[in-house]
Amino acid sequence: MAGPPVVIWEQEVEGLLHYRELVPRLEEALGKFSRRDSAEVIQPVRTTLTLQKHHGFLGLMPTYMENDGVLCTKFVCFYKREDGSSLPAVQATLVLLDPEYGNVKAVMDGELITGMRTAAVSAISAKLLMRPEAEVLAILGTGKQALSHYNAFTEMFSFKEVRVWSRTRQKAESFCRSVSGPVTVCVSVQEAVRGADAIVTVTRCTEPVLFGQWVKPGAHVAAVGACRPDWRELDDVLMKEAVVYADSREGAMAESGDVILSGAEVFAELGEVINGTNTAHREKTTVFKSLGMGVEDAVSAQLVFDQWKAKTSQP
Ligand SMILES: NC(=O)C1=CN([C@@H]2O[C@H](COP(=O)(O)OP(=O)(O)OC[C@H]3O[C@@H](n4cnc5c(N)ncnc54)[C@H](O)[C@@H]3O)[C@@H](O)[C@H]2O)C=CC1
Ligand SMILES: O=C([O-])C1=[NH+]CCC1
Repeated sequence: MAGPPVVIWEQEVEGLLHYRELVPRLEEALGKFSRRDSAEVIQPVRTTLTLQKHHGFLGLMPTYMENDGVLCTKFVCFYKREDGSSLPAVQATLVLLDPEYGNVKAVMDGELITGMRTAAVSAISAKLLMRPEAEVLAILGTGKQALSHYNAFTEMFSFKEVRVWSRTRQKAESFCRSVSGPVTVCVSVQEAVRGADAIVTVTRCTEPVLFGQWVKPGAHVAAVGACRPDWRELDDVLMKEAVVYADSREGAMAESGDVILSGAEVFAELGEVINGTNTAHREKTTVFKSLGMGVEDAVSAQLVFDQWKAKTSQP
């Protein structure tokens, strides 16, 4: 009989997960997902239960990668919490199983993994779609995803300026104190995105916060919030003028208010660009609509587990 699962919690995950190892694994996983070969990846669109009384949702995200021997599921609760709440907007747990026997090998805290894998995938979108001469990054929102996106983007690219906007100046200033590099606080979204080459939207808003008329032609937008069919972060003008990419077409058509309500077409998945089966339109304004996928969690959890095993087996 298999022994009990190992439990790997936030602080330990922090010491084991690094963007330099995570990014190549995610690029490979996105490519595999987009090949739609069920011998390689089985990952349905997230099943979501509504927690009406608590203004929240429980997402179930199972993934099986046969050739990699990876079986994983994530439980993620996400909330439309008002600003007064001190609880996180997203709470997640990952369960890694042995596909041969079905026993649970590891249970992991999913908050940091969700933060890092989401930011790493946005950074991959920028690597593929942002203009190489990009100088200015704007981040809208100052929560957990804002922090992981700041870390991933400043590690992977050399921006001359990083700007941040939040609804209150106090939050933006507290964000600046929490990061290890320079950031400019902006008092409006327009000020933050004016002339920006890359824009990351990581808010919990349900109505558009970023409008196409403010976005510099040729800019790249990584849109990470608004993960319900009736939630928006981007307006119709931006969605219709930009070339829209997604992590999963099916996910975007089922869950993205920005895609569904604007009627914009998803031009390609990131994995198709990675596989060379679709085009990266760097010269145009591009939007990467991120919903988050189980395959990203599965390879991240396997990486954490591999690193944990290597560390614990050292004499
Ligand atoms: N695409 C993906 O894979 C993932 C998406 N998410 C989504 O990303 C968003 C951010 O997540 P976290 O950073 O964990 O949340 P958080 O609660 O830590 O940060 C949310 C930020 O949005 C701001 N905000 C809230 N309501 C707003 C409004 N009406 N207008 C403008 N700003 C507003 C808050 O002040 C805060 O800065 C959420 O919508 C979450 O569901 C989270 C995880 C993965
Ligand atoms: O992929 C993910 O973990 C999530 N996407 C939206 C909220 C949480």
